[in-house]
Amino acid sequence: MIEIVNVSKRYGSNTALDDIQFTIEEGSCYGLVGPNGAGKSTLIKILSGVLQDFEGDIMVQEDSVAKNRMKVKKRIGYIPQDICLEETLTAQENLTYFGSLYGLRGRDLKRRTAEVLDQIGLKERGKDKVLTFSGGMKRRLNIGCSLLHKPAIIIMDEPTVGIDPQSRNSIFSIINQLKSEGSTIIYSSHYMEEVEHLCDSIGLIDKGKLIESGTMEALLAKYKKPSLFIAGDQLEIELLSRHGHVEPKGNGFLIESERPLSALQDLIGEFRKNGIEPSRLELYQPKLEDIFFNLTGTQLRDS
Ligand SMILES: Nc1ncnc2c1ncn2[C@@H]1O[C@H](COP(=O)(O)OP(=O)(O)OP(=O)(O)O)[C@@H](O)[C@H]1O
Repeated sequence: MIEIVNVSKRYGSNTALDDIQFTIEEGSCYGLVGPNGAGKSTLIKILSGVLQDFEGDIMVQEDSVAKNRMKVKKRIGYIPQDICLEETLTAQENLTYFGSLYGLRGRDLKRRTAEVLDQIGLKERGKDKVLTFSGGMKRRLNIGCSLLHKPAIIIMDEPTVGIDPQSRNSIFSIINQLKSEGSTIIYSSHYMEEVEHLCDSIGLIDKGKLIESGTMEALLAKYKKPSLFIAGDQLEIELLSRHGHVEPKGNGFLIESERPLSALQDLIGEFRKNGIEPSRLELYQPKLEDIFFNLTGTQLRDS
C-alpha cells in the first residue's frame, strides 16, 4: 500500500499542494485527475523521489520516501511529462543507458533491453535513431526507459499528451499488460475519458487540494443522479421541469429524476400531445466529468 500522509508543497507564496492525504492499494491503477496547474506533477515528483523539499510523508509499504528515498526509488518507474531521451542515440542505446543507471549490467541489461523494446512495440526500430521517431514512438520509448528494472510501481505523468490515437491505444495496451502483471500504476491525466477507461480508483485534485478519492464505482455511486438527456428545438424549460430539476448540458438539457424511466414515458406522452419532436431523448449515465463539475463547478478541459 502507498500512503500519502499530509503532504504539502509551497513554491514561495504559491501553495501547490495543501495537506493531501489518501492511500493507493497495491496492484491497482490509480488515476490522479485535475486541471492544468492543479498540483498533479508536483505530487508525482514527490511520490517518485524527484522532489525532496516538501512537508508530510509518503509511505511505500513500510518505507518512508522522506527518510528512505533511494530505497523507495528502486521500486519505482517514473515517466515524466516531458520526454527525456537522447535523440542522437538509437532506441536500444537509450534503453541500455537508462538500464545501466538502474544498475543493470552485461547479459541482464541486454536481455531486459530486448524485452522492453518488444513490450513497447519498437522491436523493429531498435537500431534507429530517436530523432527519426514520431511523437508517439518517443512517448513509448520514454515509458520503456522506466521499465528496465521491472519496478513494482509505475508512475506516469500525462503520458498521452499531444499524440495520435494509434499511439495512445498502444500506450493503453502497455498499461493493460503492466496491470495484468500486478504492477501498481499511478496515472496522472486531465483527460477524464482515459482515466475512466483505465483506472480502478481515482483522486480528484483541484487548486492543490484533494477534493475526492475512492474507487471509480464508489464515486459514481455516491454522486450518481439518475437523469435524462434531451435535445431539440421547441423545448420549453417549464414543461421539462415538471419532471425534475433541469440543468443545461451541451446542446440540450439534463433532467434529474428519481424515476427516470417513468419521466421518460411521461415526456414522450407530452411531446406527442404537443407535436414536439426532440432530436435526442435518452437515459443518461453520469461520468467522471460530471462528478468533477458537481464538486468544483468547473469543466476539466483544455479550452
Ligand atoms: N518549479 C516550480 N516553481 C514555481 N511554481 C511551480 C513550479 N512547479 C509548479 N509550480 C506551480 O505549482 C502549481 C501546481 O503545478 P503542477 O505542475 O504540479 O500542476 P499539474 O496539475 O501537474 O498541471 P499540468 O498538467 O499543467 O502540469 C501551479 O500553480 C504551478 O504554477
